Amino acid sequence: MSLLQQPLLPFLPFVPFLLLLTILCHFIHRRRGLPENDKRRLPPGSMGWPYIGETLSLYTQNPNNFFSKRQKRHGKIFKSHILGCPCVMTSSPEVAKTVLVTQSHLFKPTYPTSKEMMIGPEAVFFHQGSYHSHLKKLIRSSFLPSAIKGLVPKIESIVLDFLPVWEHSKVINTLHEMKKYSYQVAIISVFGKKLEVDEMEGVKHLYQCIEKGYNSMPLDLPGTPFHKAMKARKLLNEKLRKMIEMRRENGEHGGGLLGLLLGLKEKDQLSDSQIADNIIGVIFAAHDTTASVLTWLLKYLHDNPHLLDAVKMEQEEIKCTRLETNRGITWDDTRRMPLTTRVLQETLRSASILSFTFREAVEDVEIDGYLIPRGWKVLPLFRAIHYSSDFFPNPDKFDPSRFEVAPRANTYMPFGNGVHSCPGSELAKVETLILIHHLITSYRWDMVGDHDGIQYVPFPVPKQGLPIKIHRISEI
Ligand code: HEM
Repeated sequence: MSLLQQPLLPFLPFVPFLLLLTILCHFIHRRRGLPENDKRRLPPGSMGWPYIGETLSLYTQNPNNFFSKRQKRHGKIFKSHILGCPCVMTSSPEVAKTVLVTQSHLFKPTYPTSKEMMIGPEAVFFHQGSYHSHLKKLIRSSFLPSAIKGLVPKIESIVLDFLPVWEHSKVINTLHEMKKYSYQVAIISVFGKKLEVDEMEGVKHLYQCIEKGYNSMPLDLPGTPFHKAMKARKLLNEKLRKMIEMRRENGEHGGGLLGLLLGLKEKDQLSDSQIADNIIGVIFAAHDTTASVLTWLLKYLHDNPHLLDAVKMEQEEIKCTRLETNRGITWDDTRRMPLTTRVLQETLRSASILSFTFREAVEDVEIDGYLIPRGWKVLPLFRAIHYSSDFFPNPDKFDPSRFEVAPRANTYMPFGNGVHSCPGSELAKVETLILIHHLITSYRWDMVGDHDGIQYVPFPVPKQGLPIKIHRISEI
């Protein structure tokens, strides 16, 4: 889930605003710096320009270049100054593990208040301690393989509805279409069923408004994307409250995550606002991430025809068995796709759609002989670790065979690590495999226009959302 990502070029028009923001943040956070007479050792690195730090440098170039330059100069742990906050970045798997897993109680998740307001302050992402672990247990249990197995036929039927629409469109924007797909899957996993068409469209529209505002400047003035997003958030909250009320009145908790949260025993119960914030948050976390990964997957398969052929062969075997027994795809089928699964693993590494995450030291912490002062941000750099040739030889090559052997512990973190790691990883995998099964066995796709280049929206995705044309191929 990305609540804080790094859009690059789209930031340029906002540079003056960014400067103002960093100056403001500087004053807010000034108290949190290291006192001048404190001689403990901070990690090496540059704090950049006064006030601005290295913000512009990070936000106006490929993050890989920013990280690798500093890693070469300073090693795997270095300090910097981003968006008005002093921070420590690390591409060391061991340090990342300390921050995210073994000493996670010393590093709290940290997000701008505007983003918390938009998702809902009581959502799981923003908390730690007992409230977080209670919620996380519930969300996790709703997305365990045993809970999502039953969703397979519903996910398949969503795929089978989309494919003919794509086939009959002149060109599709892959990212947009994958967002529609992953949104529908998120809805059924959260509500246990499809919503009525009107409701589905209404909720989708509100999400689109939130999404636009989420990555815009937090200017709450009439007409700004941020203002519209906050309005949409309010409406979405009202809609959800009504759904909760109806389910309670009917005495039926219903299925999905919502059903689970409504059916809790008294001692575990959550308030309606806690439920609403978490339902909104999970749908938000579930769909953009998965859609970006699916978009990359289609691109990587297209760019590597030998892999496309091999994956197709694997999937055709499963299709033959399905047709012989006249059935749809099953959970067990998705467990019999070793090559497709490795292609997905490599896609998650290569795309590294969450380049890093943010934590904040709740007290002075010493790691690897360096001091991380209280209030400083700490950024485990997932992307830099995924692109380290120490752990992934020839990292720029798309090579699924590297996953024939399990990666070294704590070096592969597309779904994060530790207490805040992603509870939706199995759902994301299964919805990807089901879509690929039907797409690759019945269709082929061609790129339309220039498809090289990366855009940050805010996740890295192929330029212009990867426009493609889909054609049906003859049945096997
Ligand atoms: C390929 C798709 C996905 C990717 C790459 C992804 C990645 C991540 C990552 C890296 C984190 C950890 C963030 C951090 O440590 O700060 C995370 C957290 C989270 N993800 Fe996902 N995610 C994906 C799909 C999903 C789906 C389908 C769901 C739906 C259940 C979901 C729900 C969440 C939630 C609720 C959290 C917050 C957990 C917490 O704070 O304890 N994600 N995700």
